[in-house]
Amino acid sequence: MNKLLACGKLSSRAPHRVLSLFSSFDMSRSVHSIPFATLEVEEISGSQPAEGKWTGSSCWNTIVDPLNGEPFIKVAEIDEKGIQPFVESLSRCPKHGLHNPFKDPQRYLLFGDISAKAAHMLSLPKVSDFFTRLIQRVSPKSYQQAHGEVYVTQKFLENFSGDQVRFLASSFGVPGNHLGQQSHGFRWPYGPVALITPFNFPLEIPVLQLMGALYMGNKPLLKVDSKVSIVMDQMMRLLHYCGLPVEDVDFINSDGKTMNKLLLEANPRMTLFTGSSRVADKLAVDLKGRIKLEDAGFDWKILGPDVQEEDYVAWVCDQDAYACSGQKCSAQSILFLHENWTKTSLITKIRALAARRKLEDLTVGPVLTFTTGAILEHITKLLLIPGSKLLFGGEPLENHSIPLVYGALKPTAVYVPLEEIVKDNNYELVTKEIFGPFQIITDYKEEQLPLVLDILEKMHAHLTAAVEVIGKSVNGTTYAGLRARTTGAPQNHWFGPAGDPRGAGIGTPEAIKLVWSCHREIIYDFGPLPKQWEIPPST
Ligand SMILES: NC(=O)c1ccc[n+]([C@@H]2O[C@H](COP(=O)([O-])OP(=O)(O)OC[C@H]3O[C@@H](n4cnc5c(N)ncnc54)[C@H](O)[C@@H]3O)[C@@H](O)[C@H]2O)c1
Repeated sequence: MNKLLACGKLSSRAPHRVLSLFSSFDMSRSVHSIPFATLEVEEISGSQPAEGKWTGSSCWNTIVDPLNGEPFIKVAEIDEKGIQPFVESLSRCPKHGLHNPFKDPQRYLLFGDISAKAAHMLSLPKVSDFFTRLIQRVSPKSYQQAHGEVYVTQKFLENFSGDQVRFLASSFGVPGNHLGQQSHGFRWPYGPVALITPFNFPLEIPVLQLMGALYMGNKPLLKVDSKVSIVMDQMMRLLHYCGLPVEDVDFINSDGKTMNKLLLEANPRMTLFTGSSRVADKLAVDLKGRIKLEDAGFDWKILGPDVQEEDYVAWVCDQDAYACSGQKCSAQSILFLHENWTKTSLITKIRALAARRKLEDLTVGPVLTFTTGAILEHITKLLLIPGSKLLFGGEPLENHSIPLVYGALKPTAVYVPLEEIVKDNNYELVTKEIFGPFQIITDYKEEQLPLVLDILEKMHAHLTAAVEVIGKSVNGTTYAGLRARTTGAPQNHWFGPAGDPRGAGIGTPEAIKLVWSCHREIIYDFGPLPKQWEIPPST
């Protein structure tokens, strides 16, 4: 039987490492032939809970198995009384960061090496399988979807191997006004930074943002949703195994309120928040704007007049709306069908594809932020709108043991007429993000396209979209064309909202530079002075 660690422990003997929760990294705890792992994915259960050790915290958060309600992970959480060491650790990092183009530039190469090694580890089938199954335990999704997360993370790390990290810090120079003068633009770290991530991508979001923060020379404090933080626990061990200095990252498990307090006291120079718009807006005020956001998405797809490849389009709609039980921030929340599509059997096809989804292979599964009751109540309200109707779903999943604190809903689509969506008293209800296997479907006539655009214009979250009307919309990640989709945030293109100066991005060199570094201009002005220079009249 394994005694499992959900978190490393704080060591009181090594103050400079106190806050690196994995400083107790202990190879003897390794299981299998995976050198860094400290747990067996399938053995975490009610009778053998994974246990976190967190010296200095007596506060335990028991996480229940989303599939059967058994308490299966005990996470040691820091409460408000325990935040001081984290505040002090962040304050030890200078504003100019752990490295920058003028300080310890060899660290750019170090992170290129760490990335190469970590990518290699994730490419090993047993390691990739380990993380895939671990993700499935805490954020249930199909094997393929969970594996997608591991694969994207591996590819991202490959992208930033070798010299690619130092290329992120490339500078440029512009000739000056006279001999000896030149201005240079540099990418500069913020120094102490914070990173907060949600439950739905337990590996991909934290790793991509964490590494971006580190690449640019920051010292990040990382907080992942406790429901899923066991995945990053194991990933931190992998990163340490691949050479990440333990003191470079502080990793904390806490509730949102404690983290909020910690942010106010530690005053990080920059915080990247990924999660709901409600928390994002609160933090933007609390942190006086020193924040970048990847918040909620009410993501839409417009099918234009050209009807073609019906089966393919139906399949993409099903994937976009219901894969990961609709718990991707990019999940399709509303589908606008041109009248030409309403004459086809598209909806029948989407219904049939949605009906294939089953709990056994997690192609549909628990909803972690809405209860079944709350979603059904939402559906009931929508059905009170004149002309609206249930297209399919709208019922709880059957024969399951998903605990009541979570949701269990069959993939659902509700039709709401376009003219009703635009009405002020309906708009907010219809465009509320339901983070689950749920979408609105509506249709429009050719001449109603401006109405569709009005609806898009009024939305507050502009994350992803699949669209043919690019010129009149602002979504950050927009897919256009026959094979367009709303979901699928790989490592090879920008993913993030647009139209908001606080908007962050993830994955690409541009995203990393934008989020995790600022511009610094250094103007070299060495002279020489012009011959026979004299003090001029005052100006
Ligand atoms: N834009 C993106 O890239 C993206 C990606 C994934 C999820 N999301 C969004 O995230 C939401 C789902 O996640 P959720 O419901 O878990 O979000 P959430 O906002 O409730 O929680 C996100 C994280 O913030 C923490 N938190 C909560 N309150 C806090 C506070 N006051 N101060 C500091 N931290 C706090 C939570 O513990 C968690 O770690 C959806 O709205 C989804 O669209 C967006």
